[in-house]
Amino acid sequence: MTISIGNDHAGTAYKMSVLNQLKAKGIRVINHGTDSTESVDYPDFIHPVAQDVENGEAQFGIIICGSGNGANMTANKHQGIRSALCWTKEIVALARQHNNANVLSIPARFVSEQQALQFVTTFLETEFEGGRHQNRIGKIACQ
Ligand SMILES: O=C(CO)[C@H](O)[C@H](O)[C@H](O)COP(=O)(O)O
Repeated sequence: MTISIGNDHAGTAYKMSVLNQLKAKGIRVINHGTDSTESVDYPDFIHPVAQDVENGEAQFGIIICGSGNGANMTANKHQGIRSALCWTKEIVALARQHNNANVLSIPARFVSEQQALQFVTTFLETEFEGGRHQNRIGKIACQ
């Protein structure tokens, strides 16, 4: 499995912990940065993650910013992306079960680092349920 990850300066600390977590699991990671806490513009680091997932370079993306909103809005501009902004473990699970989310957006300034790591585990371990949900996600894309 390959995961693509990107973040702005508000997400750097959590990203580093997520990187360590994924590498400890033997997961290949594409890190688009930023690796600094210097102020940056999140779209510059989120678009490459969405592109990796869209073109099949990565199965999933993880994006992290302060509220999670900017990163999520950016990722969802990509046709093949279903990015979910999640702030509880239950919402993460539903994003996979019902929405077949392929990108997880983490609000670093509103959840703990431990929560963020748990969200990543839940995201990667939860399967899409298909069935009635498949019909619905098929209608999400606008032409
Ligand atoms: O896009 C955002 C707001 O929804 C992200 O949370 C950014 O991390 C945030 O805007 C950065 O704010 P800062 O004051 O420039 O650190």
